Amino acid sequence: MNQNKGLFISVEGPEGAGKTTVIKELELRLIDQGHSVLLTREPGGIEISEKIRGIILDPEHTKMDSRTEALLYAAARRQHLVEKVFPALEKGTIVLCDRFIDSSLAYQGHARGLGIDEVWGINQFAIDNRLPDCTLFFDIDPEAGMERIAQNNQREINRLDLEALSFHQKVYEGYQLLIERFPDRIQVIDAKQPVDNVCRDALHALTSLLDEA
Ligand SMILES: Nc1ncnc2c1ncn2[C@@H]1O[C@H](COP(=O)(O)OP(=O)(O)OP(=O)(O)O)[C@@H](O)[C@H]1O
Ligand SMILES: Cc1cn([C@H]2C[C@H](O)[C@@H](COP(=O)(O)O)O2)c(=O)[nH]c1=O
Repeated sequence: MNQNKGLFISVEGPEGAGKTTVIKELELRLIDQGHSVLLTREPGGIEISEKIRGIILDPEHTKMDSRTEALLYAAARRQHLVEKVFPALEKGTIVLCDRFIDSSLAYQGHARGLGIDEVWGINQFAIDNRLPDCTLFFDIDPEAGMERIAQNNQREINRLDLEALSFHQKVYEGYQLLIERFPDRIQVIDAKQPVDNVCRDALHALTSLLDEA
């Protein structure tokens, strides 16, 4: 367990892995079990960070430099942590966060080619060493994830969705490097299963941490 009182859980994975769908279900199930839960997302979760999200993901911002992109994600992260995540953890809440630092390491560090260590460096300034207690990686091949998104006509297409499949394959490769690097923190969940099974496996992966909480 980390320095704060609550439990900090991030959910990661390629586009269309089912993170947003499953994390909402996880929230309900944890509340049913009597836990106090905060569901939030990155980039976003609070006003300032949602505004930064709008800038980063605007499909018209095609000129955005990769380092600018990495810094904007880190800035949104910092504000979100300070305003929302840290206070909730201090109260003993379970924080479920849809994406966190591993997205920056996989997308900007590996797929954009900035370097995982370089992106880790700028994020250390943002997170003050506060990594999640557990990260669930929703494992799906990028082709299948992008296919799910293509089938979902309610989803707004953002600037990163418009990247070539080769970019999303690099993102997936980046996540594999992170799984090797952080084996104690990152747990892999088979995200190709039906939603109920993904939820079951996600809850199972959190059992020992929840027992401690
Ligand atoms: N286990 C599943 N099986 C089949 N379809 C799924 C499953 N989970 C989610 N979906 C569908 O796939 C689409 C993408 O799901 P969702 O938005 O939850 O993914 P995501 O990981 O949050 O994506 P992104 O990071 O790109 O926003 C949605 O249409 C959703 O209904
Ligand atoms: C936190 C974070 C996110 N991204 C990317 C990943 C997705 O393409 C978008 C967020 O959209 P979603 O529908 O909420 O998944 O942003 C990134 O590249 N780097 C990050 O740090």
